[in-house]
Amino acid sequence: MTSFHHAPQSAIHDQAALLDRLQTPLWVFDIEQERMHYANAAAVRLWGAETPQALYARDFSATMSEATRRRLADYLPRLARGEVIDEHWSFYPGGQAISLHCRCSRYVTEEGRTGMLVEGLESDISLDASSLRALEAVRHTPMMVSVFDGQGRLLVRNPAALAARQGLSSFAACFSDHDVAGRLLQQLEGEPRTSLEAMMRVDDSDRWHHVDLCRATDPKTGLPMIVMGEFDITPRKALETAQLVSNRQLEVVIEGLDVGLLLEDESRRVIVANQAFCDLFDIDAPPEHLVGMDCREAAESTKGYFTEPEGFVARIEELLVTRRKQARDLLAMADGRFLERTYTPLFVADQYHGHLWVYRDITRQRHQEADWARKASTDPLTGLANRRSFDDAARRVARTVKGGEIQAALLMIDIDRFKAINDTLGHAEGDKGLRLLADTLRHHLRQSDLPCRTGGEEFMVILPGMSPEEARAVAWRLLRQIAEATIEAEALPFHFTVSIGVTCFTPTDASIEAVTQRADAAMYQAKREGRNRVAVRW
Ligand SMILES: Nc1nc2c(ncn2[C@@H]2O[C@H](COP(=O)(O)OP(=O)(O)OP(=O)(O)O)[C@@H](O)[C@H]2O)c(=O)[nH]1
Repeated sequence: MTSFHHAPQSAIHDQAALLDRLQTPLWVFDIEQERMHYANAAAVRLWGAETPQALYARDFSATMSEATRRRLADYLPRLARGEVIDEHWSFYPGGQAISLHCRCSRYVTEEGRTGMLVEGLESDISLDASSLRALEAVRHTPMMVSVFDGQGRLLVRNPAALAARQGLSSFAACFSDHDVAGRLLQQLEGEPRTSLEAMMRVDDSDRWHHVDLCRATDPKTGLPMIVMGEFDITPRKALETAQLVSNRQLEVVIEGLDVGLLLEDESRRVIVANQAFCDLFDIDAPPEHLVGMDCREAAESTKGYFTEPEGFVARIEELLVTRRKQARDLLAMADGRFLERTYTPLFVADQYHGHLWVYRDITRQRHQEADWARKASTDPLTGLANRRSFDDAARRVARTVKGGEIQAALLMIDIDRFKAINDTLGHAEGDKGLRLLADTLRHHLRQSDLPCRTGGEEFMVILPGMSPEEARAVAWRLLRQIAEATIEAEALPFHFTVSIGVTCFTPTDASIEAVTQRADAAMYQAKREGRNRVAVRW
């Protein structure tokens, strides 16, 4: 909707007839209202209006660019100080380009608002239309454009440069580091142009700018001048710095890890390796020397480190073909170490970008686990298998006997009157007896037999592949060896005897309890029959 506007009335309008006779365009622009306050006939023609009233009614605020608005806002305080501002403005009345040297001075309207009285003087530089447009473009571009003479003194700058550098008028003053400016001035004596990224002074602060500099010739004086174009790259620089920081943080993390890392790209070239990786594979070079290396060749040359070299290479190929989410493998090394290797493919926006190998030396962990497993299945006093191992082994043997594959026998051994030994010689001497019995079993049985300490002074022996008759003979032999052994006690050496129950696993046994109960019954029979003897049940 067009707003109704009254044609302004003031003293200057009283002189209209006289002012209309001037060939020089003259107008008053109300900066605060963004309205034309007065225009003589020459100015009305210049502004391309039919009548003064049409010009006064024109809504300048709708068409005014932000750059012009900023420029006018900058004029206000200067005009208020009484400054006379000389500027070149371009006009296009009837499509014809005209450049005018505009002399602007303060004019206070009857309403008390600050306006500017503009006298449009004939420009001493005659420019063609394209030069005028170039000037306009330079005026409106957000890029900061400044022109200096050969000594670095400011000749002219566009509004963007003007807005950013009030008061700073030399080439050196534009740079945060004046030495840089000095070097550039020298450089431009030998080179016609140069570009750089530099810290520049803007609005009393430092900003990163991309700066293009070129040497030119002043068309007025013929002397050398320097044209400088700048634009702000501070946000990009901040991003680059953040990127550098996060890269460094990542490097610190990678180096600090005690697991070996190897990052490969999709063509199997090393992108990143760390010191821990080099240490694991005795690589006598810093990890950065590995970058760019072909991992296919490296795998071939290091496969000898593993107990299954071909399996090592084949597994890598398999993982790289399937590119599964993540895969973990245990690698046995020829030198006895165990490595856990984790493979992680790297996908970004569904695109495969290589993969990461993480190698962890788990040798100590494996030995510890093996130690715990051994302790969990061993009797600490005698070192023989304990009840738990006996149960597992007995179940295995019972299954094979049930399947008709083998026969197997079982001995239950119990020390005779052990309570009396403990009571008279002490518990520690009793322990010696238990250990002696264990040693006797260990040394006089076959490798395939399993002697176990299943209770206080109760022992079991599983004899795989043995018939009841053979087992009875073994039992008598053991019984005699135990009876003949002497225990070196502190007070005086002593002997003890055992009672042994013999039975065999049968395919009809419902459980291992059935066979152990038979052995138990046989052993009690031996006790009842006078101890120090063997009894058989099946
Ligand atoms: N020194 C020692 N004694 C143990 C251990 N475990 C069990 N005993 C003892 O073994 C003895 C078993 O005694 P009993 O079950 O009465 O039988 P025994 O005296 O051997 O008599 P018979 O079996 O009838 O010949 C008890 O005195 C227990 O304290 C052990 O680890 N060390």
